[in-house]
Amino acid sequence: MKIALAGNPNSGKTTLFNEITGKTEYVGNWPGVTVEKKEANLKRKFKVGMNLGNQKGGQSESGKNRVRVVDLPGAYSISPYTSEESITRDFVTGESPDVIVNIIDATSLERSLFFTTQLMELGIPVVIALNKQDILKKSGNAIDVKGLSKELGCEIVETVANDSKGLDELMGKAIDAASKKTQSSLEFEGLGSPEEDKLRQQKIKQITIKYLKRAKSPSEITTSDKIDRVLASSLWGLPIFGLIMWAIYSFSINGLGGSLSDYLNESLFGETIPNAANAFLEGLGVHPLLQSLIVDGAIAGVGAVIGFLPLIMLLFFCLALLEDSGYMARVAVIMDRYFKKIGLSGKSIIPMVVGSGCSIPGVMAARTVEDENERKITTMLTPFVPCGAKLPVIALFAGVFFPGATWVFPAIYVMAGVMIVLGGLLLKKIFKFESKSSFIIELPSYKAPSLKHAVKQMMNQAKAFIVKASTIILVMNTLVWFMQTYSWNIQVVEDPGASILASVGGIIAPLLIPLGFVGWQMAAAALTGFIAKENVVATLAIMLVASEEAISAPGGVLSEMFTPVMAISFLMFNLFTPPCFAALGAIKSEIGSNKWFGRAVLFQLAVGYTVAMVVNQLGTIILYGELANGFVASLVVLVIVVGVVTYLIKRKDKSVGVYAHATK
Ligand SMILES: Nc1nc2c(ncn2[C@@H]2O[C@H](COP(=O)(O)OP(=O)(O)OP(=O)(O)O)[C@@H](O)[C@H]2O)c(=O)[nH]1
Ligand SMILES: [Mg+2]
Repeated sequence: MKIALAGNPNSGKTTLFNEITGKTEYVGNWPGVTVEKKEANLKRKFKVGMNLGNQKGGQSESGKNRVRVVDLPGAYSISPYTSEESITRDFVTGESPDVIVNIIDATSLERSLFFTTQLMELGIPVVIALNKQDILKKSGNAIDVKGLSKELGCEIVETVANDSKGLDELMGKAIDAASKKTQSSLEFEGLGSPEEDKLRQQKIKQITIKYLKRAKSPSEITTSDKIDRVLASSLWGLPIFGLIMWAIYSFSINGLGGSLSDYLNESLFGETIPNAANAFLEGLGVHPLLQSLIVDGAIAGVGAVIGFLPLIMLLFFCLALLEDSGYMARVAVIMDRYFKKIGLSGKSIIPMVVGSGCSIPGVMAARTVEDENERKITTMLTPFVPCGAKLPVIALFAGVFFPGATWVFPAIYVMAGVMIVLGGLLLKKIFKFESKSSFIIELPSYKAPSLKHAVKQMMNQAKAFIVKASTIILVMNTLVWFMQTYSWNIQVVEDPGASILASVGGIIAPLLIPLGFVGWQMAAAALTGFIAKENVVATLAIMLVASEEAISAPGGVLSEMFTPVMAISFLMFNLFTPPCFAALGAIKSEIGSNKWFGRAVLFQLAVGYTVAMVVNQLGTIILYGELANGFVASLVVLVIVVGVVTYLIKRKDKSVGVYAHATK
């Protein structure tokens, strides 16, 4: 049996889905969180209403008794407007679920019923979950559930999804309804006519007036509105957003999170664990090479990454609180005025904030941007936001070169913001995109953020981080250690310069000369970063581990390799060149065509490379009064870049635009 969860965005579908299946899919307090359908089995305890037949003990999860629940992206109407809405339409019309559970936000009944009445016309049994009862009660409004249920001709259950209230009854009724196989629908004149939507709205309005008892008139100003007059105002909106982000980052990165990470990096992973492991392995009498693999490869590499876990956990805890309060949707409104100018939509800020966790969901969240051009630009620019995996890289360099400085992280985010603005303008000019009108986003009312929710999100992130560190990063570390320890004819090398790693790094090293990076080490670190950004830290740690000192120590070994200006330039390179392979995969599947994927990668490569180059060359001249390595080469590259960009902007041919592409 298949149960589909459908309803307007932000009505609580995923919250309900998680409660009834035990999954931990992403929930957020803004419309458009879920952009793909998700499937899972219904928990056993909700199947009491089911005829379990002669099944003994009910162990079998297969066949007739298996109940699959499908969580769908939110939709306002059966005629899709955005790509994730069409996923919902295609599923309910094409894959004929046995029953549709329509989740309605009880505080916006009238708007929700539009989609409800359309769902009922599909002929598939519909059961309504009248969700967010807690908020409805607080508002003093009330809905006559019995009357409404009779009028619509389907069962309605009152629920509070995040408290698991009403869900037993809901699932019981849904399973019952599934066996009926039919659904009556609302009769009104003009169905199928061009006037249909308007007539449907009128009919729904009448129904709402009849069954919704309002405590106060709808025109009254709510507390949320009052708060928005300040938080979402054109004057205060942006500075307040900046202040909030600054507070979150300084608490989680420079404050508590930073101190915990410092402790882990310097004491635990820098001394205690490697020393203990060395003593232990020596005691066992293992081969020194194996000992080196474990201590200098696995522990040094993974430890260097895991050390940043507290910082990342605290950051996600704070961001989850902020999101849950309902503020995110406001940020979209605030940013719209500015983003429109650079070819983006206000909604583009959501992919970017999601992208501060990981670029993959960030890039996927770009689906909610309606306009195709704005969506493409959003997809290309979202990876400029430093993701969780880039944080260890930033934190490492900040700690070594600017110990105690609190400006590094804010500066990096400001820089990312500048890159997004300039990048947007450039893309708009190159592809001759035109500005679009403002967008519409629904603002959920503010609420006190839930600690339970934030802890859950934080633990999910922590789990993902640890899993990544102990799988892909561990494998890469072993590989890097191996490549640095051995030469091509599998001989242990004394001098790392003769290793496999050195010769592989040496192949790309010339490409980095204009940037002023000399030597194979930096090339090797940057290269492993394309697999996963944490690898940059891990690879540096492995390469420099011989020096008996924690890599993250201020003024430590890293400062023999980099000047502070070079360090910033190297950071820029890692932040703004294409993200890791997994994120590139997401961009490829979201951006629509190979041609656009190629453009995205080229664009990011060119941006990251040029910025890193300019920062190092110019910075070295200004701050140290001397020329950096590769100065002449950098001038040549700069001339080429400027030439190509000027050509692309000046060129008359408009056929590269998406419109030509879309009209095929
Ligand atoms: N107060 C209250 N909040 C709820 C309830 N159900 C869900 N929420 C909150 O509503 C917000 C949206 O929840 P989601 O489950 O992400 O909504 P969704 O319908 O999946 O949204 P989209 O994926 O964007 O379509 C979250 O902040 C939830 O915590 C409820 O019954 N009461
Ligand atoms: Mg959802």
